[in-house]
Amino acid sequence: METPRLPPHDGPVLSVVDMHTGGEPLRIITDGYPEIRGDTVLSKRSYVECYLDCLRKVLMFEPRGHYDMYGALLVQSELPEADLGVLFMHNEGYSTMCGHAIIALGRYAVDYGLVRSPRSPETQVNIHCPCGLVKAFVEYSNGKTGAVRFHSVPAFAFATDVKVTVPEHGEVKVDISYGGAFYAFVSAERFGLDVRTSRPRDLVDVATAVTNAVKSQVKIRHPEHKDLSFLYGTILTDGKDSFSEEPTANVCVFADAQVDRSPTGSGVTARIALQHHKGLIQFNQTRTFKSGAIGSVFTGKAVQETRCGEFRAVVVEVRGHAHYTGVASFVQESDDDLREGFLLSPAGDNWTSG
Ligand SMILES: O=C(O)[C@H]1NCC[C@@H]1O
Repeated sequence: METPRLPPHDGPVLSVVDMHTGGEPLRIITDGYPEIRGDTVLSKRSYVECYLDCLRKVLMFEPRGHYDMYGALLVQSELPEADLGVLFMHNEGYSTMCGHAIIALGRYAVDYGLVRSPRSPETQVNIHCPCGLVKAFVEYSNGKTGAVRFHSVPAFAFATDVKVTVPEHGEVKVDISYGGAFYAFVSAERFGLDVRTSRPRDLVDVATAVTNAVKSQVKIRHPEHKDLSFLYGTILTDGKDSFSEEPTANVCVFADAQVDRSPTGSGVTARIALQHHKGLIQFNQTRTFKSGAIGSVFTGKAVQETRCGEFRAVVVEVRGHAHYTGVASFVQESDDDLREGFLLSPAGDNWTSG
């Protein structure tokens, strides 16, 4: 088959492979970025933030992306044991961990030959994220990749029952936990809402108000690096934290009021660390987590005890499925006033339509 002809354009062509994990998009950027400087994956994250942010907007924003688009930029890792390094991007900037992306990238790395000699029944792919090394285990048989499970960086409960004042809601108690990124957790019931049935706009507004309150009233600190020391978002839950065979639902609102369609891999990691800290789940008890937005599922379990600085931590395993949706080459024309991208806020009455 002939390679499709590129349309008229000026400047670089950005090539991507698009996937989704439990409905959450992942745009894997495979070509077109200039050299990304920095000795470490974390310093490369600062470099793209400072010097190449216009490319994030081109690929994440409309008309090539949308408000809730998510991207992964493959970079060189400084760790000899890493198969690849990655930077994550969204509607506001660059995150430090992304579980749904790891699930997609695990498949991508095997399918696109980033790991040599894949093995059945599982191939290990070491992915160096800004938060550290994450180990993905990709089901592989008869030349085909399948489900992916991953072991994340040490996850820990940072603070529980923290009181913050949320405008229009008064004093609210939240838990703050780390799963490669920090999240605030609170039951949607506290606001008279339900993560599965309430209007998305109401859930997003409440979660955003909680995020803003925590950001302004609580000092978040990661023991190992100041670049990891920030609140990424708020996860509203159905409050079902004690272990049960029944799935528990949550909705994650992160970055600039961006909504995760999936159950959130780093959120599941942080939530299990919190549940384990509270004695609500034991090692190797597998819990199912459901996205309140579209009902897609991940499973998760705490598999090992560890430490992160002064915190008692756990290694969490998360498992899910990713699928390919396409490949694309994006271009810009210099006379296009909208070439750099724009965003329209999508908050709506229903999660899905059509
Ligand atoms: O699965 C995750 O961890 C991510 N999904 C979007 C927000 C988080 O980075």
